[in-house]
Amino acid sequence: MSKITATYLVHDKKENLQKKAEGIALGLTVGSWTDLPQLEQEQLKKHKGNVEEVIELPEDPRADQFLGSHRTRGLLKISYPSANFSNDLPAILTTVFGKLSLDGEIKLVDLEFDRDLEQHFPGPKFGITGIRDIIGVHNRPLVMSIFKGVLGKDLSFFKQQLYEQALGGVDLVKDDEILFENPLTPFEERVKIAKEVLKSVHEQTGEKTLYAVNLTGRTSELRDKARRAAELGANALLFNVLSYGPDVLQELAEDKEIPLPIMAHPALSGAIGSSSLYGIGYSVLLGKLLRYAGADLVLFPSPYGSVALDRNETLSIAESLTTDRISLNKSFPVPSAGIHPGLTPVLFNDFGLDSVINAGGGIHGHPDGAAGGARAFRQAIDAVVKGKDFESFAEKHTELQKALELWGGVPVK
Ligand SMILES: CCCC(=O)/C(O)=C/OP(=O)(O)O
Ligand SMILES: [Mg+2]
Repeated sequence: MSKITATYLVHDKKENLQKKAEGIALGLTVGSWTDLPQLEQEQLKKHKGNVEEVIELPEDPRADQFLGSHRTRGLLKISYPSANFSNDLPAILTTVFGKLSLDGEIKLVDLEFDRDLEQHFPGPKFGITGIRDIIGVHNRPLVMSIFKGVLGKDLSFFKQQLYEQALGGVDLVKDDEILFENPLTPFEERVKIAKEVLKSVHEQTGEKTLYAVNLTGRTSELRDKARRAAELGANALLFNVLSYGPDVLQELAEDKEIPLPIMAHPALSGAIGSSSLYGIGYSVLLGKLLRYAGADLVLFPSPYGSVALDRNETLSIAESLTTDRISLNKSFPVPSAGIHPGLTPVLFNDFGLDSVINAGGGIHGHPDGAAGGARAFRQAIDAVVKGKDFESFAEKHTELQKALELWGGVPVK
């Protein structure tokens, strides 16, 4: 029988863990069980939630201090029959963590779809392989840059900044997530200019660049706007998925008239995933949910930047995006926020070849401008992929050397 299995992290009294798990399994499904007549039990068996496992974890003194009493930490693994919900993410999330999310210290830290359920989700249309095929780069991490300072500026500023980023050799350029429809740089105009600029750069450098235009506006407008962007020659979309919801992402990813890679931005995720006691774990929120919904690339704060996440959390996000245990295309992990070329060795060490190194300030803040910043990242990636000594390599590569002089380097421990 098809099912979904949720894992919850709870902080409760030791003697309550098993009882809590049974209360959830019944409370979120058939309500009560042992006092039901035999016939009714038979009828309801296919709807009953099951406690799969209860694991006691080492204590967390910080949680005890915060909660003002000693609590036992535990993982409760509970499965829910697919007969209880329709095969869509809103139904699944409401089933496994709807009312329960309001019930005290409980955090949803994993979701396991079985194969039957998994087939109802598109997953990434392109994924890592498809994006590499589009760009024509297969043997190194990709580099992405981010427009900065576009708000209040016109299309000539946009055009020049795009040209410099692409000319320097980034593989992708994304809008900043805070750039919405506006009279100075309208969505359709950005798409049209980008097509022209990136064609010109390709003619000069032979390299292909994707530009992820920010798909914004009311939910009811998104589908037509994305289709229009594709008609105008867009080659990627940026999407603030958590401001809309994963099901909206899935609608876009499944749409045959939107043949574009979709890049999911983590805006708003901190409001849902940052507590160790409540909410949804990042490996679900920025990992499995977005992969199932069809994100081709997923941005998340790296462990080293300006809004850093715990390193293990970021590794669990990347694992959810790329694990073979999920039979869908893999989503590109995109560690981000406060990234500069000197972080390339640790990012490569953490996230490997199939990752996208993403920077805004770390590109535009380079002494030689955006093109210099892009070149510095390409040189940094060249060094780590070839296993060269990073500092010595930089001595022979001007743009990387200047980046290290400005921002320093972070050695792999
Ligand atoms: C985690 C998302 C990163 C992002 O949106 C952004 O704009 C980063 O900019 P920088 O920190 O690289 O300047
Ligand atoms: Mg941003």
